[in-house]
Amino acid sequence: MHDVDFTWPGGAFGLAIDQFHVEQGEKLFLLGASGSGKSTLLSLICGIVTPQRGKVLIAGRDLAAESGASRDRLRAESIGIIFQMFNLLPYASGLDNIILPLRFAPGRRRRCGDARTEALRLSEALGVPAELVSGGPAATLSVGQQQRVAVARAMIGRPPIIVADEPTSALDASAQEDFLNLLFEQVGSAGATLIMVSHDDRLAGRFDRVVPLKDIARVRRAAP
Ligand SMILES: Nc1ncnc2c1ncn2[C@@H]1O[C@H](COP(=O)(O)OP(=O)(O)OP(=O)(O)O)[C@@H](O)[C@H]1O
Repeated sequence: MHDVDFTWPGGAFGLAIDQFHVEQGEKLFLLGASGSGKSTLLSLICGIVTPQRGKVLIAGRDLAAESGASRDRLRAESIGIIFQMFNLLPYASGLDNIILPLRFAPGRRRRCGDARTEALRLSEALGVPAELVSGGPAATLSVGQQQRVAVARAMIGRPPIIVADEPTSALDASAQEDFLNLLFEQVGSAGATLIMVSHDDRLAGRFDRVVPLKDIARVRRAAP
């Protein structure tokens, strides 16, 4: 990110980032209190929103300079996103949720060979058995299982970047540890870059770099 300035419509909250760089393969932990702008920063990194000023480069391509459709394709190919609330399709099976990103990312689809076999391999590796993931609707899975399905969906077809927004907030401490072990195993074996945001600095230990959001971004809030 270079000289980025972004304000949400309405002008109540904005972020300014002079320089921010993540190395390929790096595991980065972004730390910030609730409401400090972590999800906003991730939306900028993923091209879900574009800044009013400055550049956001993913592997050398400026997201803001692309058309909306090509930004969507670039995101689908390059970034697996684990959302704070998982954002699974509740009526689709876990398996169909895992396969879904491949529909928008032909490169990821090619890399994974048979999509269903790869989805089952990933979900087994993440501790969700085949009969559960291919059974009923995703909404009937436990929260921990939904979280693992969300990781498998982000990882399928080995996108080079994984972005995770508070992915452990719904878990207790020991389940958080298990979840991070699985996430790191998968990210490590795919050689992916991991950018995870959280307010919880207890999770930061295993990351290559820990960056408090306030060190890279200036926050602007409109006066009430
Ligand atoms: N879609 C939106 N439209 C307008 N303003 C928004 C939008 N999303 C977030 N904001 C504003 O951005 C501010 C920062 O929110 P953000 O979700 O980025 O923080 P956060 O650090 O991720 O918070 P949390 O840890 O609680 O999820 C909020 O106070 C809100 O005012």
